[in-house]
Amino acid sequence: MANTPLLAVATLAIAYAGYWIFKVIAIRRFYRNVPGPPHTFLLGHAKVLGEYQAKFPAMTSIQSALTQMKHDFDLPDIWYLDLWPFGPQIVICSSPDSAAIPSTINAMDIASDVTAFFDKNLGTGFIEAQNGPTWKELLHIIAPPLTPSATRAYHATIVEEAKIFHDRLQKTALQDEPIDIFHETGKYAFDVVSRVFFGSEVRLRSQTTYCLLYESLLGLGEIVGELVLMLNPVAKRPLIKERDRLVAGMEDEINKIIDSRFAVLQQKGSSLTKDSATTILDRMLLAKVQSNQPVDARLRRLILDNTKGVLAAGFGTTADTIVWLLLLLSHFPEVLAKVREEHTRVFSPSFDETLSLLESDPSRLKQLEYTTAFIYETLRFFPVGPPFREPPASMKSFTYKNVTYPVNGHRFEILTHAIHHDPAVFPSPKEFLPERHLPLSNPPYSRNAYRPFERGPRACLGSTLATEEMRILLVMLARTFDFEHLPVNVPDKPRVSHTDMDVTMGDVAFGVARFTAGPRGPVKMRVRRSKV
Ligand code: HEM
Repeated sequence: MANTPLLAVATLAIAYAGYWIFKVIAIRRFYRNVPGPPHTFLLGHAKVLGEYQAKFPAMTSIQSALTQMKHDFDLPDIWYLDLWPFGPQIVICSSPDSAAIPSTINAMDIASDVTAFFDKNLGTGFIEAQNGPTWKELLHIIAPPLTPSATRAYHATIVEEAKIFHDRLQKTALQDEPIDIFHETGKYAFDVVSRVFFGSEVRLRSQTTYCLLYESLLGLGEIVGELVLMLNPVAKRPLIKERDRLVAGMEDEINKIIDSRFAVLQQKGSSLTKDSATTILDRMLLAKVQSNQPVDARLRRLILDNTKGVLAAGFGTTADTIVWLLLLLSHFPEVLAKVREEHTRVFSPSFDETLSLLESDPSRLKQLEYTTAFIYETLRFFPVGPPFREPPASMKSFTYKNVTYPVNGHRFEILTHAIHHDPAVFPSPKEFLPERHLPLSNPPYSRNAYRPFERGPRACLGSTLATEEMRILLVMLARTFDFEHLPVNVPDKPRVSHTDMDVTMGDVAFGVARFTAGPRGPVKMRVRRSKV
């Protein structure tokens, strides 16, 4: 009798161990019959992924390693990645046709891992973390101010901010000292998206808030990237503390903005309508203003999370892409010459005249075929990261090109980076060739091939705004300045076979993990006044 508790504990322990042994065997056996890179019983694909991550500079986003694995192991359109128990089990779609399965053919939900990723930083109320009715509710509020026609109304704002950026660079050019260009592009992209979100009135009255939000989002992006790649829970602790401090500071400031804006809107009362509420913040507050009710806890949480989320989504990705654009202008003089020629032809040789034409006739931006192709090619090389999708619980398998693939609790990942670097999709993918996107109205690749803003119902809401920001900025900067990148760690030969961009621009060629894959900072550049 004295041994009964001991026996019960031992039986439980054996049953528990048996359960785990059975689970490990079942999980690992699954990968015997599906395509994928080399797999081990103990570590699944974590071993090969670790080996591939080691080929790149520290903190490189996982998408580069996965693309290289696809090249080296000649992996097919659809393959599997077993990161259990360290991470999710994934079906990887690495061709244009297979990428359509989770995005446009099935329009799958955002994966729960993505929602979990946003927890405690941007917040799970952020539209990109949501599915179902809350996503739809947010879509109806956030999408209208970002449609192509609504974006036209921001032209003057964007030109104004681009001029401020231009004038800041003028001062830098006089000093001839290298600068961290990311900080400059970051301010521009943040200024634009914060005006779209809050409206110009709020931003102009809250310089301190704006700086705090900007600096906090920058810090948060770095911390989030480190946390994703870090396994040691003890080493994570100080980072988590700093993350929580940054988030609390941001939320305090956003709460102040919500309260003061709500008070202003309440004074307008019933005169505030769907048409007059043009900013995202005003649209989020509209129903409460109209019904004369206070901002309740649920709405406040949604506003907090979507303020952090839209500002981060809107400024980080755009600022990163502008950095890549300037890096490429610095390293590819023949591209720079064509961009400049087009700006002179479509606008004017004179900067002042160009500026006034941008203000009076922004429709000329549509004629910038080569400049737009240059932006597209930059986004082909440097996509922001792989979208994750969750199959519906009812989906047990799917068929692709007459082969049936089991789903078995896996997520879907669209490996945009591999598609964009696939020679079967984009011939000579290592070459930086804006011309490959021409004519823009009918480019020579399938519509599922090029997906920097993703496709389907969960595609980027800010793609038009971002493209306009980049086009306008290029018109304002490309002829005034010469950008000289000062690269770090330039190897003699390429580190990997899918790209040789590192031989040109050094370590920065491999995007680092933050909220999205961006250029490795600091990106040192010397900015001089151009002699053209
Ligand atoms: C070059 C700039 C940009 C790039 C490359 C980019 C790329 C993307 C991609 C690939 C997604 C899909 C993510 C996924 O499915 O997991 C996305 C979603 C999103 N983007 Fe962008 N984006 C850019 C700029 C912007 C801007 C300027 C804004 C807002 C002002 C914005 C707002 C959003 C939002 C709200 C979503 C979530 C949509 C949803 O879940 O329904 N983005 N973006």
